Amino acid sequence: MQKELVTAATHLQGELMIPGDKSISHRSVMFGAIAQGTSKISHFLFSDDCLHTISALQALGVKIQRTTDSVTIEGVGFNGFTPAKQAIDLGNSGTSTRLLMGLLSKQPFPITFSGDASLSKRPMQRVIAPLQKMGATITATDENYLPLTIRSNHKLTALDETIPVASAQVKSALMFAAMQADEPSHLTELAQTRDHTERMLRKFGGQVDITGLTLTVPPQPQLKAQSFRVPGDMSSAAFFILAAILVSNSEIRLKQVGLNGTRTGFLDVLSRMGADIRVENIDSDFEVSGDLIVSTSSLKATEVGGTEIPNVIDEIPLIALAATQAQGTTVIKDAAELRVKETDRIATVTAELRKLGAQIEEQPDGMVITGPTPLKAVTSDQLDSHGDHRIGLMLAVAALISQGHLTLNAAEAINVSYPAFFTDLTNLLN
Ligand SMILES: O=C(O)C1=C[C@@H](OP(=O)(O)O)[C@@H](O)[C@H](O)C1
Ligand SMILES: C=C(OP(=O)(O)O)C(=O)O
Repeated sequence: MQKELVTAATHLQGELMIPGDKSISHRSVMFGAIAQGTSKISHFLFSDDCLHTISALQALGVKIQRTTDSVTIEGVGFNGFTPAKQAIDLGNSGTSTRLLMGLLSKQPFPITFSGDASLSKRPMQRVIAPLQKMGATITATDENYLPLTIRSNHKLTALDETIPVASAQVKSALMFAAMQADEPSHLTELAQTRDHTERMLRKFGGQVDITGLTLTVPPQPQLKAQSFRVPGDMSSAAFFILAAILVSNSEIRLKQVGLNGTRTGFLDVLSRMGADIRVENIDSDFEVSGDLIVSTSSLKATEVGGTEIPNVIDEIPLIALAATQAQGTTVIKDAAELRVKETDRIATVTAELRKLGAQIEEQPDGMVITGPTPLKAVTSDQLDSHGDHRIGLMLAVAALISQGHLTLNAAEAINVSYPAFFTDLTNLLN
């Protein structure tokens, strides 16, 4: 689908309730499925990715019902799943695939996962290898890719491992397997990654001990159903945060956004760059949330790398866009993980921002961007999401400060994480 983008916006104003967090929504139905009792999750994100997690669990016999804003899940415990009639299609969703691999690595029947063209190119060996050490048998295309089959398995042994990639998806997959192992497992991270699985495990009555970067996950007693509200997604809020900073005469309030400290790196980076962002109405449940008030600001260059990367991993396309408007040269490094997301995001961000005249150089592990550069179409090529939601959404924000007429190819990709984006944007533009 082609979408005409709004260019040369004059201001953004008003308030917005950001849709539910994608990472927390995925996990809420997974925990709901393995708990005992009925969980009710409100402000759930009904985006393509999370709908794939729901349909996967439904295919395995879990009863999940949807209302306008919430889902109810009738838990079946670890042992109540039933065989799916066919391969389970996980669409575009890396989180669904990797977390469900761990969760389903001890089922007495085989389970096959497939995905779209992008997901079928993403590496799964990072989860397969440690799960096999625990006793699972997984046969994957070229030992690394979808389609893959988790063979029938009756026993998992505990794992003591340093996880070789700083990835919350790998950590969470191993935590779900560790919950079903014979002894406590010890999992050490290279750097802190988002900790939603740890928080939700405790919320559902389970146990995890955390010392520095090491998690100890014992076999879990029966988890208990819970009901809660999913906070707004910081990674979705990020598009409007940057839009309000860049578009002149803007001030917006984003309500009840998740402020978990493993997700707020984007706010730290923007604050370093000189952005005006305030936090109000903090609410501390098992996940912290609050309102963000963001105003037009002028930016200066910064450096982003090292252990900060996992905390901003999905916001790096936006940091690159911010850097095109900042005074000086911004360096983004240690971010080679971007090459194995929905697209190679180093390549796609560089190619697309160049179409708007940005001064941006691709590096093996990041990008170097010099600003400020006024944006306008410098090639006759249309902008392209390349089928990657975060690239499409970043380009819609770039368009707001660009001159001329811009169209986005493959705009439907945004439905993966933010189906209401263009409606929400229209509300803030009026
Ligand atoms: O655990 C999660 O929910 C996610 C973790 C990140 O991936 P990695 O852990 O693979 O870096 C992130 O990019 C993805 O959007 C969601
Ligand atoms: C990388 C992402 O998601 P996933 O890995 O779940 O496909 C993302 O949402 O940017």
